[in-house]
Amino acid sequence: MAKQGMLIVLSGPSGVGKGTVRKEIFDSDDNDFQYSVSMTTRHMRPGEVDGKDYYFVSKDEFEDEIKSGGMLEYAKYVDNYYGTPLKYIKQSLAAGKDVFLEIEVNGAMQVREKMPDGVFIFLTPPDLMELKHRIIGRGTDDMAVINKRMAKAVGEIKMMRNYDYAVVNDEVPLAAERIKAIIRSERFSVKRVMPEYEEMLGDAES
Ligand SMILES: Nc1ncnc2c1ncn2[C@@H]1O[C@H](COP(=O)(O)OP(=O)(O)OP(=O)(O)O)[C@@H](O)[C@H]1O
Ligand SMILES: Nc1nc2c(ncn2[C@@H]2O[C@H](COP(=O)(O)O)[C@@H](O)[C@H]2O)c(=O)[nH]1
Repeated sequence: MAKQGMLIVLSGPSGVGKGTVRKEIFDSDDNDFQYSVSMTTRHMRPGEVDGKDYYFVSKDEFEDEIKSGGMLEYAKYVDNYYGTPLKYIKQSLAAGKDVFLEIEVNGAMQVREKMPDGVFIFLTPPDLMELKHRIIGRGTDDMAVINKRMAKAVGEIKMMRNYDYAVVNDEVPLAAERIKAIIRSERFSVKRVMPEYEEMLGDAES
């Protein structure tokens, strides 16, 4: 039986730098993860590409996917749906590939219920002022949306306790290295290595 891939879930409040740190990880030479492209009903931002940054769909299309059981998880976040298509995850893990999800906290907790063997990493800002500076500095959202995102941030950061690891995104290269170190060590955790040995030793038991 092929070895299952590992599911890596990165969460954190909006604007903390998940996308930036993920890009740093994926741009590095030793990257061998598959990125799970999410589906969303939010409008496309300048520079975003359909099928690369997100699958941009209508509300009806998203709700049809939910009804047909096509989503691993989904959440409503600041007036829009966001979710992880299940098919790609299943195929990649079954092929032994490690899959990287970048999602908000409610969706991450749904994944944790369904796939407890995943690695759950929470990216934190150095402080709340810095978080606000980053969302404003990104220049993608108007003040009303920024305020809604900031209002959710405190509750989201409290959810950190439900994760396996917390990584501070003070500097992008450092945060990326910390996450890569976590993933490297997770590959050697007994709970991942043991099943191979159980399979191998199963027949040899006397
Ligand atoms: N360590 C850092 N120091 C300073 N600025 C940063 C850092 N990490 C990211 N940023 C900046 O913060 C802004 C938000 O980053 P990014 O879009 O990656 O956040 P995000 O967590 O993916 O947000 P969202 O969840 O809303 O998609 C960007 O302008 C990015 O360049
Ligand atoms: N539960 C899910 N959350 C997701 C998914 N894809 C992205 N997100 C999160 O939504 C917010 C807002 O994203 P933005 O692109 O509009 O800034 C952010 O926290 C993302 O991480 C998903 O598939 N499921």
